[in-house]
Amino acid sequence: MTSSNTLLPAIPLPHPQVLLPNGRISLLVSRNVGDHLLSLVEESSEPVIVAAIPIVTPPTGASDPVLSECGAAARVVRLGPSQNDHSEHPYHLTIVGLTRIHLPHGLRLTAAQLDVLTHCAVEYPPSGAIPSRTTLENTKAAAVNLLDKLSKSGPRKEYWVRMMHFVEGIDNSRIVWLADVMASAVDAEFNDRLEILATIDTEARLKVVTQLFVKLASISEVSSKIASVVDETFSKQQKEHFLRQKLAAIQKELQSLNRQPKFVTGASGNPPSELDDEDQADADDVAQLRQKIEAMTKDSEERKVAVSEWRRLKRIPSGSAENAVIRTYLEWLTSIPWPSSSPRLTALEVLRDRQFLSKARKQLDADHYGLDKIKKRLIEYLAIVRLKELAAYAESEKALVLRMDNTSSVPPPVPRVKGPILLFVGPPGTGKTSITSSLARALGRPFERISLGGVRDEAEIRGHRRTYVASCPGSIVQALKKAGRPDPIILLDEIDKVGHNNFHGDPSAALLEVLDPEQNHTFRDHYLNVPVDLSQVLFICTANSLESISPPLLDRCEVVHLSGYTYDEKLHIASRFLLPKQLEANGLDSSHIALSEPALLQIVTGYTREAGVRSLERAIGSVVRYKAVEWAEHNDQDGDKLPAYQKEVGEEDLEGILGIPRYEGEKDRSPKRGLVYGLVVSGLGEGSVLPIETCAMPGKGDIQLTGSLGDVIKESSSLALSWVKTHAYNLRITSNRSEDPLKVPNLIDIHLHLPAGAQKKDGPSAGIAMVCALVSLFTGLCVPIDIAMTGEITLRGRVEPVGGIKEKVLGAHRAGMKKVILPWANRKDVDHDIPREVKDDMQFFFVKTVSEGLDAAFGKGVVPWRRPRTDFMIESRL
Ligand SMILES: Nc1ncnc2c1ncn2[C@@H]1O[C@H](COP(=O)(O)OP(=O)(O)OP(=O)(O)O)[C@@H](O)[C@H]1O
Repeated sequence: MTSSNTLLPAIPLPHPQVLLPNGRISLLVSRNVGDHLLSLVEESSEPVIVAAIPIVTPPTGASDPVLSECGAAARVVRLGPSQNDHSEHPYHLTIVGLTRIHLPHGLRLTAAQLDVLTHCAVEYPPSGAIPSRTTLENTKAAAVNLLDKLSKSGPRKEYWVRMMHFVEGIDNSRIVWLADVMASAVDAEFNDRLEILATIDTEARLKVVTQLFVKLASISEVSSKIASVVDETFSKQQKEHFLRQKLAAIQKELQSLNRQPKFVTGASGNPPSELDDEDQADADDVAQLRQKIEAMTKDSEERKVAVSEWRRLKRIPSGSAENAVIRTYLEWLTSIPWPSSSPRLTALEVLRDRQFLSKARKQLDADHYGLDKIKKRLIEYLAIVRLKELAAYAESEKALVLRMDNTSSVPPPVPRVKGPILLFVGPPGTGKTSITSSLARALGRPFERISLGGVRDEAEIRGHRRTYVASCPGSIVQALKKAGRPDPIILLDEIDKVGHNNFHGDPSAALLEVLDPEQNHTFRDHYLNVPVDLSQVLFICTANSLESISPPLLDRCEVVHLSGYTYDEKLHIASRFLLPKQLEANGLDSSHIALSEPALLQIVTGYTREAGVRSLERAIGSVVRYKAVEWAEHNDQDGDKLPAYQKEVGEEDLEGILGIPRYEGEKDRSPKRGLVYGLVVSGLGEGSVLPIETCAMPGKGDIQLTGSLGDVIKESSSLALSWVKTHAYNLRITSNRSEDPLKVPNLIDIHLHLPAGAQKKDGPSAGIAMVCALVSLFTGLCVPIDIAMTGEITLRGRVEPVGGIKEKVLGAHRAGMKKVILPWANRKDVDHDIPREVKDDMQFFFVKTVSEGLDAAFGKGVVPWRRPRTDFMIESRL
């Protein structure tokens, strides 16, 4: 297929230039090349023919240039001095392409040889068969189409118009010629031109050219489309985006052209996937956004904002940072369940059910044991919510009928129910969170939990303003979005641990707005900046203690106390709820484990001592896991070697599974001089006993206090000491009224210590216990170890009421105390709050005065009073 073999002077064309037959190129050449060509021109009467060879890869520092194996024989039409004849390239050469050539041996040159005229052997390949008529016509049509597009946009419109008219009238026999001429004239890329140059077969070449024309036409179309939306007032940044978009369009076109029809692959070389189609995904998202905006209630504020943001979005080029910000905002705005646009039917159907309250009661009972007070309060709450919602809905339906008569398009107002905000307060693990989720189930509403523990920044609740990078709405709006309905139950967990006023704002003040039924129908999230109606949301808060909750916040809530469980309740909870839950979690069932009641009791008393049931659940979990391993090993053994699997877990097995009981040591405590058990409530709302230890040592008549004591408890200790000193003679501690028991008979110091020194302790309630401890120390009498006490004392010897009685009594019961000394005024707390089984299990002494307290602690008549006491009878009547 080759023809004659000739030697031609080689002219390497600077990258990315390609000379096609019938094309024209001007370039600067070196002195050596120019001089040689000049001598050839002078010597010959014929036109000088050269081989114009494209450089595929230009030379870099280390590598030589790579030249194409094909090129064009070209006629030198002009050779003259360049503008700057002192440069390295003093000649200006113009050549016109004649025909395709092929270099059978290739041409290898170093970078330096590019400036030296070398000769190369070339062949003139025959052009092959005449192209089919269809191909010719396709090429012509593509050319006309391209010229049409070019004539509508960009520079040189006139030129393209004239060319188009010329091409329209051209004969099929000249299409092959036209293909080369046009490929040279249009703005094609290097690779495209090289491919056209290298494709010898005319039919194939025309197809390549046609594809090129189609591609360029669509690029031109995309460009003109983009150009039409580009405002003349583009900022520099916008221009950059415009160019990027152009680039993206070009790349897309190139991708679609380069895609092999037979072996279509995805981005990763795998078969095509919808994940690769980014543009389609983008278009889908935008369409969805539009649909959601259209679905928003007409004339609502959120819709107005959404529409104006949508318009802004359309003006800003996609791919820009601003565009992404607006889209994220719109996605948030449209994904919130706006009360006006959300159907309330599901909630109403649940409420309309005549069995609603009894079903709710059943649900609460099925999920939780005990908690009667809370359940009662929740049922009251549900009854009120139901009454109000149904009444409000009937009103709104009436309004709707009226509006339909007036044919107004504005929807009726959404009924608003202002319910109380419940605040569950109690120690950890007492079921505050879980009972709220069962309330949500009873109401048939979504349940969302917002954990406020450690929230220091107001923005976490209210959101960041949109001006911040990566800003997003606050937790309230996020919960609303997750719930997908405007009337979820939102649990504000650990409200006592939310931060107070600091330089990030005041998160508890932000909660005020959320929880205030008067304000929360127009809650304004900083990010959304549109009023969000929270009036249908049922907020329930939980806290471990009330102390750290800000008073205004507390004022908005109705407090419901949970004070921890008795042993009996824990046993029920363990067997009915925790054990089945752990069995299910560990892939077993009741046929695999039987935990005997004594074993459960041992776990409850020996391994856990908490108000709630979390550690109990963990301990049961450990037992279940232990048995699960045993069961699995048993199953994996060979049939005959199978060791017997024991499904019963008895009290005696527990030590092997859970280790030595944590609280057993305390069972063998013995009474000691100067030691008395007081009662405390920890910061987590958990009651427990607290030993008060005293000892005497040689000294200077001082009292030393240790154990992280706060100011109030320190004052209590000096009060107790003063009382004991005042009554030392009557108590037969001293033999003379004027003697100080710290100085006579010996000069001593007293050390009063409250163990668990790392925990801060404060409050006045240890007064009575301190007096007993000091009396025990001075008299040598001991207080029995099963007595615990609490009560504030006054200088006159009165015992004043204290708080947290339920927690303290339950704590004492857990610690195995049998008698509790309490202030007289706290009788009602014991009557109301203490469960029957605890009351039956313990003895209560209610005392009005310190001396009554001493009798109760040491036993009647044990303390050796000198004469009848009159302290509680003398009352000032001033
Ligand atoms: N009365 C009960 N009946 C059945 N299960 C209970 C009961 N009380 C608590 N539980 C279980 O104890 C676990 C802990 O309860 P939950 O998480 O509600 O405690 P909480 O009071 O919210 O604690 P925290 O104050 O630490 O948040 C849950 O698995 C719950 O189901």
